[in-house]
This record gives sequence, structure tokens and C-alpha cells, in this order.
Amino acid sequence: MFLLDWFYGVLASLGLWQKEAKILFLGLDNAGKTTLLHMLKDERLVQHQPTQHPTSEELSIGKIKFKAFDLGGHQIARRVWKDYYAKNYRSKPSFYLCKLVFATLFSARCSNSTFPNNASLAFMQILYEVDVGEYFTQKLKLNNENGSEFTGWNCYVVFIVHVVDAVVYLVDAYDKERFAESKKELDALLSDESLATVPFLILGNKIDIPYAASEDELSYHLGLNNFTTGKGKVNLTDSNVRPLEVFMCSIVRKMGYGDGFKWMSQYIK
Ligand SMILES: Nc1nc2c(ncn2[C@@H]2O[C@H](COP(=O)(O)OP(=O)(O)OP(=O)(O)O)[C@@H](O)[C@H]2O)c(=O)[nH]1
Ligand SMILES: [Mg+2]
Repeated sequence: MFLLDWFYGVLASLGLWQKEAKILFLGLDNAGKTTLLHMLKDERLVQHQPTQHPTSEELSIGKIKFKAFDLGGHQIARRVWKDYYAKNYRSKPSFYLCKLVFATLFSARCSNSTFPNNASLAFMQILYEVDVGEYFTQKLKLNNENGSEFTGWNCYVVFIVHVVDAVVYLVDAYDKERFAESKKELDALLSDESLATVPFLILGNKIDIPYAASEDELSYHLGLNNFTTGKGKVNLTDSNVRPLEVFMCSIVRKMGYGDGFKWMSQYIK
């Protein structure tokens, strides 16, 4: 499995190995989302047709999930954009109480004192792709078909659903005429309550093209000068500040985005 090994290697080098990252790739049409996704997936440069209608693609390898949304730049597609992340993805952990009857499934394996044990919690995590929060159990006396009594449990679990871990927002740094348009869409994302705590990695792509914008120029036009939180290791845990940084890159030259992902990975739990 050369490809898989290689991919794990890449994810490790980007700091994402062993992280359950759900990352949205957003940005105007033609910014390079699909190119980046496929570069991360198989290091191949593929020419893609522009996305005419909003589409999503989820890559899942091991514990890592990339969820990519190519949302097209035309007006109709953009109206759907907000609906996409607002309805389907909530960044803040949302809680729901789930009642699971594990009597038949786990009672044989658990002693009274250890249910739910690590194995059953891991099972729930895998089954529901969530973190397990608080839980409490209720002991039950149950009967087998043959009438004999055995102990079972109702287990009430609060699942923590981390729906989006980060947003990678791509901007075509060469296409200066569309900076205002890109800013408008980015502003809408940044001011949306449902994405309030989500780290944003802004990638200024296509710097291999002469006269592409510099980082300063792009940050200025996107209105981010006062909002970037610092490259390198910056601890923002107690600050209530959303991690946000701009990294310039060229996906075709395979440069720049690696540093961005490494920066972002420190904010993915
Ligand atoms: N010069 C240059 N071109 C790039 C780079 N990255 C992507 N492109 C080109 O930009 C164009 C758009 O790339 P896509 O990946 O299809 O863009 P997208 O964001 O998925 O666009 P939509 O699907 O329309 O939303 C393609 O022709 C890519 O080859 C880069 O780093 N440098
Ligand atoms: Mg695309």
C-alpha cells in the first residue's frame, strides 16, 4: 500500500496524522480547491473542470477526514453557499443526548463497576464519529429467552459533535480583480456565528504566476491586517480569539500550503 503509506507520511508532515480533522475547503471558483485536495490526496496535478454547481467531496483515510466544498463563484451558487455550512455544519460543539441500550451487546463483557468501559466508549466513538462527553448508566435486570436473569445497562451519553475543525479558504492571488468579491464571501464566513470559533487558514494561491499579489497586498485587500493571529506556535486557548493566518502558496509548485497546514494543525484538537 505505497499510496496509503505515502499519504500518512504527508499527513504526518502536515501535522494532521492521528487527528480527526474535518476541514472545509472554501473559496471562489477557480481558486484551486480541487487542485489542492487532489494534490494532498495523491500528489498529482490534475486539471479539473470548473465546478458549475455546488458539490462536496469527502476523503476519508484512517481517522482523517477532509470535506471539500466547491461552491462555484456564480451568483446562484453563492446563495446556496451559506445554506451549506449553516445547515449542515456547526462549528461549536453541539450536544445531544443519545440513549443507547447496550444490554445485549455489552453486558456479557462488562462487570457492574466498569460499564461503559473503554471498549464500549471506543465503539460509540467509531459508530457515531463523535467524542464521548459525559455519560451515566442505569442498571437493568433483564431476562433471557430461556427466562434466566442477567444484568444490562441503559447508557445515556452526551456526544460532542465537532462538525468543522477548520476552514481552508483559498484565494487566487493573481486574480486581483476578484479580491473584493473574495473578501465579501470571506467576511460572510468570518461573521457567521456558526463558524465563530473555527480556525481559518487563508491560502493565497498561484504565487508562481508573475505579479501575483504579495502576502501584505492580499491581507490588505481582504481586510485581514488586524485579524491575523500570528504564525508559528501561538497559544490562543484561553484568549477567545479565533486562529487566523494568511499563507501564500503555489499548489502546482507544491510550495507554501504545507506551512499553512502545519500552522493550522496546532489548533485542531
Ligand atoms: N498557476 C497556477 N494555477 C493553479 C494553481 N492551483 C490551481 N491552479 C489552476 O487554477 C484553476 C482552477 O483550479 P481548481 O482546483 O479547479 O479550482 P476550484 O477552486 O476547485 O474551482 P471551482 O471548482 O470552480 O470552485 C485550474 O486551471 C488549476 O490548474 C497554482 O498554484 N498555480
Ligand atoms: Mg473545484
